[in-house]
Amino acid sequence: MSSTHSGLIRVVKCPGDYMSYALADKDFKKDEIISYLDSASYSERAYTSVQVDSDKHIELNCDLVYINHSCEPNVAFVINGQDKKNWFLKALVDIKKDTPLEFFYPSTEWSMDQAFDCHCKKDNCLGFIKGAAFINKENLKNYFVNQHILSLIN
Ligand SMILES: C[S@@+](CC[C@H](N)C(=O)[O-])C[C@H]1O[C@@H](n2cnc3c(N)ncnc32)[C@H](O)[C@@H]1O
Repeated sequence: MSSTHSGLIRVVKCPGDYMSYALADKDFKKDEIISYLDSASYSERAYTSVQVDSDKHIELNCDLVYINHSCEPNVAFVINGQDKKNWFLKALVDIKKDTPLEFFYPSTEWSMDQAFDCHCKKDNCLGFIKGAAFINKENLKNYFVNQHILSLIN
């Protein structure tokens, strides 16, 4: 597949299962919208999908799918309601070109299709990542989390 976000995001393809990742292809400022999720389409839950409501999932159908999880994320998928015009990826901090882009998967995912042992190596790494349903509520308070996940918690 040719690049879908040229000048914004670059994908680094690596050998081995699930080892590829996405980098910033330019500097981004905190709170900057990096991309709207224009190419998204509703789908089944999968390791590639993003949850947009208590029981709805989308495929991104673009290079944004290569954004890995981190327990100290620098970007977030923001899902405001069910109109995809209000779905976007934004920078949570200032990001320098060539920095890996990483979001906190439980910020969109309640119970993931494919859990994994996190390799983010951050001091606050939560270890096994399976979705927000499996994280202590107190831990979740430290993160940006979308409304559909907050509703499922309460
Ligand atoms: C949507 S894919 C992200 C792109 C993926 N790295 C690839 O090469 O296709 C999600 C999968 O990537 C892997 N992954 C993402 N973030 C990870 C992390 N912090 N630690 C370990 N594996 C991770 C997991 O296998 C996860 O199910």
